[in-house]
Amino acid sequence: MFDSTKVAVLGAGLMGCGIAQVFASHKLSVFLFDPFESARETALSKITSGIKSTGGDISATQYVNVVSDIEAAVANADVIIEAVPEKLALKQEVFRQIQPFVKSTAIVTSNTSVIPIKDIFDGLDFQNQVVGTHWWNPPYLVPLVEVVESEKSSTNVIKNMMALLTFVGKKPVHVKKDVPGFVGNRMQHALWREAIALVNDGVCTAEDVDVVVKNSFGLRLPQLGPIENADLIGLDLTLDIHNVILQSLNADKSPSPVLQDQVAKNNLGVKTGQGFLSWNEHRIQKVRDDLNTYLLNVTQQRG
Ligand SMILES: NC(=O)c1ccc[n+]([C@@H]2O[C@H](COP(=O)([O-])OP(=O)(O)OC[C@H]3O[C@@H](n4cnc5c(N)ncnc54)[C@H](O)[C@@H]3O)[C@@H](O)[C@H]2O)c1
Repeated sequence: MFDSTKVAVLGAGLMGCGIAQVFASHKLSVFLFDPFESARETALSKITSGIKSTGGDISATQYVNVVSDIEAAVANADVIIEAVPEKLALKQEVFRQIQPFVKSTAIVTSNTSVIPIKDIFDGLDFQNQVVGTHWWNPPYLVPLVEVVESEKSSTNVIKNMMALLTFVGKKPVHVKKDVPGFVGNRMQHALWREAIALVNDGVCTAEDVDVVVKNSFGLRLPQLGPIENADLIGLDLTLDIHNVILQSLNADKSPSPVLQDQVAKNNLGVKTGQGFLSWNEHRIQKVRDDLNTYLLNVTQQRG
């Protein structure tokens, strides 16, 4: 059904290359656009090493055409996936630029992490053709893609995008309201807000926040979601717990002082060698390698 689907990916960075890899690995033709030569030059080698890391067939790169002409990328595309930097004005500009070339049957998507989809497509002609598709990094290992319905998204566009993502081996979830952060990032950042608040308030060290997560509920999460877990312990107990704890959980509407302070000191984490934790090359590489190995094992076990 999708064998002849042509996909355009706009932005050949971390996510764009990974997303292109997923479609190419299922033998779908991909046009990968980036305005920067440096990004275009490295795109195929990034995709090749992504494929190698999963033990896949690198001949899939034959399905990827890296292009410098945005019209050539989108004019025949059945699906257009934007993966440019997370800046609203830039995303709006890219969609204004392609508007004259988008087929009336094409599905048009943004891979924004948190920006509401309606803000990105505001004022454009093809609003019934748009959905958010929030992929997770690395796109070729993490199964979930959140398919975000915007106010004007047509039912068919949602249905067809979900079907295409299933065809290429992804686990799509229909997000029915266009809320910032969708489902996954809302939950993730609720946890990060509390984690950083615990450090800010001196309840435990930054190191110990991660020790607690990795040695307790974090172990269960891949197997037992929070809703299943609430049902399992009983909703009466969940209610009793919430009656006590919710009033003391952090509910700040702005970033924690300790986070703002670290950024003001240029303690940005691995980028500068110091964040909440101290980083050297060996530690950075080990964390990345261990994570990729873990994700590969988990996804291969699930099949
Ligand atoms: N990095 C992640 O973990 C992650 C996860 C999920 C979603 N996202 C989202 O995906 C999007 C891309 O993130 P990324 O991490 O791949 O960024 P990135 O910086 O690695 O890549 C962005 C690419 O876009 C290109 N670009 C810049 N201007 C462009 C333009 N006008 N037209 C086309 N391409 C242009 C850049 O040259 C670069 O290659 C962002 O919206 C981000 O929030 C990122």
